[in-house]
Amino acid sequence: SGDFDLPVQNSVLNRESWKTAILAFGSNIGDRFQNIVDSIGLLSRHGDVEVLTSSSLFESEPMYFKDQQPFLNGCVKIKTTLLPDELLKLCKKIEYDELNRVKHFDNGPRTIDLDIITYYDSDGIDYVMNTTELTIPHPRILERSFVLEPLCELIDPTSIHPITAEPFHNHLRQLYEDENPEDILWKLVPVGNKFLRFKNQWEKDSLTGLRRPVSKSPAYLMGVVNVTPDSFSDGSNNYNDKEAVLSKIEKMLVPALELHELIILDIGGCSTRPGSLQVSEKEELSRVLPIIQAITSSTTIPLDKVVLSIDTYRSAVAEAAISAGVGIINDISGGTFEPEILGVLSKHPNVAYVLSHIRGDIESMSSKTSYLASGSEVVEYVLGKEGKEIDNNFIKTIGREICSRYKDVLKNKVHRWQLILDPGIGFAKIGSQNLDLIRGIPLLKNYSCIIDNEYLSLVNLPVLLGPSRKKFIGDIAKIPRAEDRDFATGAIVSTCVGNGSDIIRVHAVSEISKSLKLINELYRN
Ligand SMILES: Nc1nc2ncc(COP(=O)(O)O)nc2c(=O)[nH]1
Ligand SMILES: Nc1nc2ncc(COP(=O)(O)O)nc2c(=O)[nH]1
Repeated sequence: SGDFDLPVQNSVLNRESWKTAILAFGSNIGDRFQNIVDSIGLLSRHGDVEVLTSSSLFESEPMYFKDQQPFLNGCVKIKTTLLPDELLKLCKKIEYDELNRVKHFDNGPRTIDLDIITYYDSDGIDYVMNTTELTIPHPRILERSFVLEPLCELIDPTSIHPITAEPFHNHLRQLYEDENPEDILWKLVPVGNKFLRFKNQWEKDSLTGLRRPVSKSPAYLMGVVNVTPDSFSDGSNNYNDKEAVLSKIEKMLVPALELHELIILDIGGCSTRPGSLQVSEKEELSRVLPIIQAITSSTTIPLDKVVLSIDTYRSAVAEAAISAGVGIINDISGGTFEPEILGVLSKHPNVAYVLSHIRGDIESMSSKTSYLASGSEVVEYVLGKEGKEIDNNFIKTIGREICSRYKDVLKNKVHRWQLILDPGIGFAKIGSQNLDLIRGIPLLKNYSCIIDNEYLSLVNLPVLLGPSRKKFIGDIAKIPRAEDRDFATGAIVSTCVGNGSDIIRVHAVSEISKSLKLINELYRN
């Protein structure tokens, strides 16, 4: 049990009211991801529990007993009528009866571990207890980055530990100040039967000495495979000739895979450049499905090093693409053109979703580019501090608008661990606003806010940027033809990655794979 007595006066918990709790999960045996999905599923199917939101997934080396497999950890926030000891019983039932955990010794391997981290009464006040069976808050939170990091994705920076009276966000920062390599976490995003892996590390800024998390894992390349006659840059006329597209893909992949472990291919059957004609769903399906099937049945493409993405905002296309083996749904509409697409993602917790910022639709987005309103009614944070001091209204407005989409995504039971963030270069941004966007990535990556009493954090969400061959490049560098903008795109990619972008979407994959290799060496190790 913990090493503290009870300084706070608990309120009396009544059985009927809905309380809140945050549970930590961990698994390092078998299909760790599936064990976690199953345990959250069992919680959400229990009549006295409602799962509110889950955190990102973090992989880390075993902390106490070293000789075992790495763990996959995270946290989940629930509402429950259960009292603490009943909730503990439910966790044990899920661990031992449902998911066949066998405990050989303390800190040993387990299919699933569900710990109660914090518990709040129906007024949101901390409930504290310390008995031989149960200690709340969990006594070992403050030494565990694999608990504190996911926990701080779910609670706002003012939430304090009821015993230390210090904000959990400060405890996390202090833990990283020890610069203990054991505390380093890899963040995993499931993409079908694979995972993308991202690593942040808290670093001192060389000038200010201030510490902040920076992306330290190599950025991924996402190659554009536009199967459309009118895509503004590479609308090849034989777009629906499978053999031609496959050979183009192989030519694209071979040099890139000599430099990068894994390449994402983003298949698009309906161009989304400003003002483009939106083809019918039937036409879009007839373009993309044959290509996806040709790739997944190819014997020459190294499929173990390829992740397929579908560039669509249509739910039926997303569903069909997932069935055909796609691991990422790349929806430029942020789930606004066809909100049903979010339901498709909630049915497939192992498929990633690119949550993009846009305003209006393909026709109207270029006229919705005023970002002056200050969201004074929203409490905003940057790196755990009140965002008022940060005067970058443009990025904070984009952050707020993405967070309100994120709120909708959570309401549709999509997991946070599925999300990749894309602030939408060229979507409701014109001219130099796209430069402001690229400059503002460090701020966006550390942005969080409270909307309608819900804390929504963009921290730890990987950022995808799509600058390739876009109009702002052509206008500034006077390159009228899109297909002539690859060299200039390579330069912009460097700044994107330097500012924290984790995935870069480009057309000229084999050329830019070379510059990205250099850029990753420069910024990411
Ligand atoms: N990386 C990592 N290491 C670990 N070591 C021990 C325990 C044992 O935890 P317990 O005290 O809650 O049983 N859990 C983990 C874990 O979840 N992740
Ligand atoms: N996630 C994401 N997807 C995208 N899809 C298409 C385009 C338009 O470019 P294209 O017509 O050359 O593909 N840009 C993006 C983008 O910036 N981000």
